Amino acid sequence: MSDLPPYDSFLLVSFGGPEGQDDVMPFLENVLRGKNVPRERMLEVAEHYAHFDGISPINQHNRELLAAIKSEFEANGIDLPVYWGNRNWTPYFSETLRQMKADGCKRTLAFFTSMFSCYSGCRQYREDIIAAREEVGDGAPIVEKVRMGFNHPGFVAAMADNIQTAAKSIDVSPGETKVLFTAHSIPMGMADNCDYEKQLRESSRLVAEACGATDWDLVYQSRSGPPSQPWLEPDVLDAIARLDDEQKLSSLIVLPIGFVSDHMEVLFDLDEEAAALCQERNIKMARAASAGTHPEFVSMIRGLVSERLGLTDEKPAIGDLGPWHDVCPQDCCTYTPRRPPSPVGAGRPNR
Ligand SMILES: C=CC1=C(C)c2cc3[nH]c(cc4nc(cc5[nH]c(cc1n2)c(C)c5CCC(=O)O)C(CCC(=O)O)=C4C)c(C)c3C=C
Ligand SMILES: [Fe+2]
Ligand SMILES: [Fe+2]
Repeated sequence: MSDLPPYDSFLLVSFGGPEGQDDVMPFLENVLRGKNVPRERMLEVAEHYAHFDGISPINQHNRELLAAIKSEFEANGIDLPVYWGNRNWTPYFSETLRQMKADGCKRTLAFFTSMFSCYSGCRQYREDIIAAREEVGDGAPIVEKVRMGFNHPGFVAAMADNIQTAAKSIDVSPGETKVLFTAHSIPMGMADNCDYEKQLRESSRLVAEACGATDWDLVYQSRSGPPSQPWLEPDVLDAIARLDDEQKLSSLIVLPIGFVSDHMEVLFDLDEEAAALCQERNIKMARAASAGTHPEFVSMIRGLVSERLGLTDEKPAIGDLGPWHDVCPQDCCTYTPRRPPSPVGAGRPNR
């Protein structure tokens, strides 16, 4: 018998985004604190946000997702109040945990809006939550994350459905067009210590299989490191140009499988930059929607919560990797930045 209190609440754990021009720089400073990202890149991203009056849609998406989860819980007899907290913008985790404590919550199940494991999407959130619990002090609720859903049949079905819809919009079938799955690029020092690439490749393969796409690749977007630091490649724009040079693309579907909502990185990197490149090269492009509030995705979240509540013995997962762990191992998703090579002759020789 465990001494822990029963689960009494649900927490949506996310990234946060600016809600106006004045929020943009403080938001980016939050995002980039402790990260090796050149100031020019920060200013470049600030400019992307300016295209949309400094308003990232991510907060509104999370409000909508939270409302959909609440309805899904109610429709399925799950009686848990739902909360939402962010890493980089209000409501910050500490604000939400303080509210939860005031409401009497003792132990909560958390869904992170990251479908793939890496430092940013797993360990960093867990560290943020530990820090927020310390800030709130005694009586702050215990937070436990549900397992990663990258190979859950609900996520795969939602993604496959969104590819079908995109394909229809350009009058092709998924089997007769190139499909690119995109995810946030990460530094190799981060990729080395997690299963990000492995999960992304498996999820993309499963989605492709489910919608009948046969010609697909996994590519990356939104790289933010200095040129000296290796990040996951290829970049989506380089991949489009190369594929078109090599095999003359007539059509293309791009699915941001690595993101759960169509936030700024999707709107700018894909709907502006990739779309402009495709137009220049006469490629008929459709951008498939991310998971958003797709009913299969929302039902997956309810399923992951039900498992932890002990309402079912089943842990649905398709493909080769099986259900991901419920509790992260000690060394899960650590990040050791790779040092750039030092200039020849600089410093003391190693002895
Ligand atoms: C070292 C790695 C990363 C840097 C630097 C980085 C900069 C950066 N990111 C955003 C905006 C977003 N990033 C999001 C997700 C995300 N970011 C990274 C890594 C770095 N980002 C990863 C691995 C991920 C995926 C996992 C995750 O946390 O979701 C998102 C989406 C968040 C969501 O909940 O959907 C946004 C938005 C900016 C503006 C930025 C600065 C240059
Ligand atoms: Fe990011
Ligand atoms: Fe992890």
